Amino acid sequence: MAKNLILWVIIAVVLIAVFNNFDMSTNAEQVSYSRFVQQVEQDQVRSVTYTGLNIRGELRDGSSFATTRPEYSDPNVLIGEMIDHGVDVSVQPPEQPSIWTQLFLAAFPILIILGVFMFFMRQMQGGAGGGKGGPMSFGKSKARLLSEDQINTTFKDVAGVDEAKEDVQELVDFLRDPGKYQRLGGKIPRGVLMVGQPGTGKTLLAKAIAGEAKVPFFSISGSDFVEMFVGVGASRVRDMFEQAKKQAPCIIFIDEIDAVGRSRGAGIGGGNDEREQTLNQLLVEMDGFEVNDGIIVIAATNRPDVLDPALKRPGRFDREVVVGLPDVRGREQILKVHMRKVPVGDDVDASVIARGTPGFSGADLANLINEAALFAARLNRRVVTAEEIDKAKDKITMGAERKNKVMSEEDKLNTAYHESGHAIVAYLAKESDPIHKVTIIPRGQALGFVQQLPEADQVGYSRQYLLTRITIAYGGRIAEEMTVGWDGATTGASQDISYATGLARQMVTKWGFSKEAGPVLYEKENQSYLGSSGGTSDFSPETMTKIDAEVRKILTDCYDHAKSILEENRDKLETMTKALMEYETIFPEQIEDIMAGREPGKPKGWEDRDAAKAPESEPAEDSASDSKDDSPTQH
Ligand SMILES: Nc1ncnc2c1ncn2[C@@H]1O[C@H](COP(=O)(O)OP(=O)(O)OP(=O)(O)O)[C@@H](O)[C@H]1O
Ligand SMILES: [Zn+2]
Repeated sequence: MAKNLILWVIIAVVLIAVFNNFDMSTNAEQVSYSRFVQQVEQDQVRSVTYTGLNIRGELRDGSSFATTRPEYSDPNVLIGEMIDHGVDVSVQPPEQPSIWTQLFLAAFPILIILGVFMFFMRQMQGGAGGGKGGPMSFGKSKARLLSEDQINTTFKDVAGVDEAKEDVQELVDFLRDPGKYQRLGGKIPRGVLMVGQPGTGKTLLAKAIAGEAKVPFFSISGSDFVEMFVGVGASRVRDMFEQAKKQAPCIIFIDEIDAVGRSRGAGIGGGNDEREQTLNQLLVEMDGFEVNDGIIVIAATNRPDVLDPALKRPGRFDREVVVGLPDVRGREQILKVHMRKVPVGDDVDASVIARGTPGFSGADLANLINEAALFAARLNRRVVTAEEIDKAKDKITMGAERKNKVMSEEDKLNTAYHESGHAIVAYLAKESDPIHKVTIIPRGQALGFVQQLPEADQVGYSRQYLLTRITIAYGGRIAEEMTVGWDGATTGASQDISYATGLARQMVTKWGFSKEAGPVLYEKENQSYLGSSGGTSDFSPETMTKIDAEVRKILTDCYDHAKSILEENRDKLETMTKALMEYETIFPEQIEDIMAGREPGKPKGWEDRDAAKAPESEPAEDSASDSKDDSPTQH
């Protein structure tokens, strides 16, 4: 808008200049003043018109001429002379610039100032640096727009998250040609939730989608919507969607959606009006645009559990793409992406570094290479050697908030036993869901999924299914007890235990799955304050004792069942643990091999890495991981 204004001003100036020039140069021959006087004296001039200092005239041979008289000459002398020589003299008042030109000239400085002012306002709102926009920008979205030629990120730059890439491929197909996609009967996506820990590449992946599809990319952070003043966030949301509609097909990327998307009404005192209004507006906009508008909204979060359920309804963020921490092979690929950008020595082997960095995110690995390059620069080395990489790793691992970054070898082994335990029970138990993969890389999301199950009572689950879930949950702890021993077992199972207990309690108190307690609802709905599920206090002590006994019975039965399964399959537990230590993530094919008593083949993507096998992992780091993957390893 401001840029347009400046453009118009320039065009106007040029036009006026052209016209003025045109006016002065009617196809008359310019002659010198002395030549003109000479011509008068030689009786060659027929007529002359004075306009101020300008003189135009016609010669007796019919040609026209123009000249300018000196300012200090007395026109009367010349005029007398001309009359003597029979020249027809007429005088016009000096030419005035047109009224428009005058107006324009007067307004010109003001226009310039206005233009510059608007330009700066826009800069501030556009937030090239995302800075605060000042009062004028209230209600304008702070979204940053990258046009399709400004994006040079593609899927090549995003490594180690193959599943997520597969999941988003169809978004690319859709954005490339929304109409065609629709005609072919593709189900049109609208909102996608990217879930993953910080630094796993969610932003990078979203940008790569835009890069692959060659569409513009709006990005904004959830916290940018939230301001002190009520209503501002909502109008920012509206503004952003308006802008996006003009650029469609395009991507809107909302980082940290949890800043606006937390459950409404959560928290004491009814929550935050401004934030809720903003969230409501977001929901309204998501419902409002037609899918064939070609806008895809991608939101990122590492707390999917706190999001308002309304956000995940069909037609809104109804797809979830998990961007997990990379496993050893993923880390190797990410390292290779970043090692392309710096010169590395021959002694640097991505697969060796990958083995020594379990628990690192993509951002950590990028940082690792970057720090190593800085160390090398400080030492005036021409290439980055393994020594600098080691130093950089120490620096990152020791960093204050990153105590638990690298899993120690011991943690890794514990986790491998634990997850194998879950997996083997899951494989062998009745009515169990098929296993999609087993991994020892922490994944907060899987955890969230498990925790949600008991609440999802709109879907029917059989009693056997629920018992199996509990049995699987105990598989982890039992495997640890059997291998590293009772004293070595970790708190990693605490989530499993609370999950199993919660499920068993609901079986008894809510779903009538206990013969002893009977088909009675012992829990009052809607009475839970702040979401706690305690609610049996209205009942007599005897009833409560009975409930506790029933819960306990379910749990011990499941525990014993899990234990017998694992004891019968101890050899498989060892083989699977070995495979997990080697590959970190295994898939159904390997699980089939292991359960059939065979040596597992390499997981997908490993086959290409033939005999050039990396040496054994580096010595253990010290770090007590207290936040392990506690989820039954099934999807
Ligand atoms: N899978 C990956 N492949 C290559 N580089 C990666 C990957 N993941 C992260 N990185 C590097 O880390 C940087 C930060 O990642 P990004 O900002 O995309 O993470 P994020 O998941 O959005 O994090 P946050 O949740 O903190 O916003 C990237 O710019 C990139 O250099
Ligand atoms: Zn577990």
